[in-house]
Amino acid sequence: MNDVKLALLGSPGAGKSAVLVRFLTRRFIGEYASNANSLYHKRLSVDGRQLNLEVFDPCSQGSGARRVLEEPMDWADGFLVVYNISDRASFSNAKTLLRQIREGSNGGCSSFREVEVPVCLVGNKQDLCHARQVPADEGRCLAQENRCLFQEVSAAESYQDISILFTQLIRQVLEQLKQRADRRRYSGSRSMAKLITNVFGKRRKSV
Ligand SMILES: Nc1nc2c(ncn2[C@@H]2O[C@H](COP(=O)(O)OP(=O)(O)OP(=O)(O)O)[C@@H](O)[C@H]2O)c(=O)[nH]1
Repeated sequence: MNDVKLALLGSPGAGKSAVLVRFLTRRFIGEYASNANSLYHKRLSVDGRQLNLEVFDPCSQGSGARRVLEEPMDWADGFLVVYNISDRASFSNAKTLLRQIREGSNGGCSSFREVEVPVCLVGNKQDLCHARQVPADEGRCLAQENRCLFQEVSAAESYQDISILFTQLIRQVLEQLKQRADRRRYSGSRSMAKLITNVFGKRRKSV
């Protein structure tokens, strides 16, 4: 069974816990404790494959984003970066977080990744469109620039979009985990071939 580890990042109050709880329970609960890191577990099935999902919901990433990011960067297989469409500052913070994730993916952080980590940019509180400060196109553009998925959602009003975006992200993570395992198997068999050649010498073709 696959283990899939995701981390939620974003400004305080962007709705990270609301988005996650909506996905896990299909419910919207108005208020969430925000003074502690939380790790959620759920067993689920995606495309017929059983998996253990773990989601890390750290207790807010305002200005000290870099410090908060270091741990999840080493740990997570994928990220959801959440902003509030009615709060431009949360969008600016999402930009910074995406840049930091991409720098980390390219070896700028402590962990080196050969391929880019899957990321989804989430514009939450879509129900507050009367107070919108970030046009959907701007979110889409930012996602394209950072090669990530994008979805506007309302944790308060809808389960469907949130479920779709988690499923898409999990699919990308599963694909990457499979590629990583294939690469490990391939390099393992190459080292074995090398060892055999070293021990027994190369066979010469007879003429
Ligand atoms: N209108 C509206 N309010 C929302 C939505 N999602 C979350 N909220 C509200 O926004 C506030 C913050 O939500 P949280 O889920 O605690 O936000 P958070 O990003 O986890 O916040 P921290 O734990 O402080 O980092 C709460 O009052 C939620 O009820 C949404 O989709 N629409």
